[in-house]
Amino acid sequence: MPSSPNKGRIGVLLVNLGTPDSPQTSDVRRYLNEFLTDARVVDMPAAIRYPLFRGLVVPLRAPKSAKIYQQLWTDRGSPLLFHGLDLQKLVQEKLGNDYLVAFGMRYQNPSIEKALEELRDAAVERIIVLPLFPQYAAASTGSVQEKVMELVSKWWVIPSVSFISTFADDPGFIGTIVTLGKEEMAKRHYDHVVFSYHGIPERHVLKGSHNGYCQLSGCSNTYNEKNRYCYRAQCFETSRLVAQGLGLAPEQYTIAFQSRLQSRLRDPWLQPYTDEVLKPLPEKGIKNVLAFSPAFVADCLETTIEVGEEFKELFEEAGGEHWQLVPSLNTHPQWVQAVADMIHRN
Ligand SMILES: C=CC1=C(C)c2cc3[nH]c(cc4nc(cc5[nH]c(cc1n2)c(C)c5CCC(=O)O)C(CCC(=O)O)=C4C)c(C)c3C=C
Ligand SMILES: [Fe+2]
Ligand SMILES: [Fe+2]
Repeated sequence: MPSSPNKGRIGVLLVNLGTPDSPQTSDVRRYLNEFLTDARVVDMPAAIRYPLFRGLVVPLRAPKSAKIYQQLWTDRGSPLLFHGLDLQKLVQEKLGNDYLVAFGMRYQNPSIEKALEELRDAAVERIIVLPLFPQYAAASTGSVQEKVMELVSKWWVIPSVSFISTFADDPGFIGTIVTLGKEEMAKRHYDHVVFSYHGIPERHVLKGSHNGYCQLSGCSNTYNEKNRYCYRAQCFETSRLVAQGLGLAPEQYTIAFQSRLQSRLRDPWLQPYTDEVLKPLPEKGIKNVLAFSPAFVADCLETTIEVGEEFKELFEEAGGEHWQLVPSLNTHPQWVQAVADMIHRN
């Protein structure tokens, strides 16, 4: 029960992207079918999106992705899931009994629907939704917001619902990345730092641009009310703040984008691409690189495998000596505190 009998508990809904139920091809196929037919992820007309992705892209991709998920899988399952559940528990402990913290995934399980039902059953007074994506993107945060609104709009009694839509420059979020970075930098010398963010199609940035403010260059120089929700500008802002915390000069770090979905349409994604950035580094004398993945708050396929293993291999093939991924925030106590602080401020 809440401390005051007149006050209801506040519901908190933490949401991450989602992961397959198992690394079996059938489960990966089901996950990709749900993910890649979301109109906010693949913004094509439904008449093209469904047959193209269900009929062609997903059947071809699922077996390859399943092999990578098998590499990622642990005794506790998918890292994105177990770190999310651990975070839920720790944030609940930190916030205490005036709050009820639920956890859901945008795709697959545990579903947002189930998590919202838990909050409704507990008769929470209002709901604060925190999509666990530091930088707002219509394909990630926007999709979570749309799903929550769709589900809650069907309830007879709709409580107050608020969203924490971006925390790209949140001091607790930035501070935890700086702490983790400093720990790695204390172990050895690094010649350069790479910030690698999940990419999105350039088109998505331009569609979200405020009165044409975002033109894929310039807009990242300052972070202001016009580009507050521009994914690219937020990635630059996060990097700038982390670099400041680590005492890095601008020439000591590079910002790049990974994980582009190769498509026959060859639509450009945000650039530069990380795999293309890291290859020429050894030739320039940069042999030791520290890599950050600040678009993710938990270890997942895109961090552990893509940055931690695939990019490491590419870098070493190009003559690099040491490529080190800084681990994600996961359940670091400073991050748990940062999440609780964001909720309190809301
Ligand atoms: C950081 C937020 C994310 C954004 C923005 C995002 C956009 C986006 N992603 C794809 C396609 C894929 N992403 C995949 C995995 C994946 N993506 C995110 C986060 C964002 N995606 C996470 C946390 C993960 C990892 C999940 C895990 O289980 O560990 C995948 C699946 C893996 C694969 O087959 O490669 C795809 C596909 C698009 C098209 C897109 C924006 C348009
Ligand atoms: Fe993704
Ligand atoms: Fe922008």
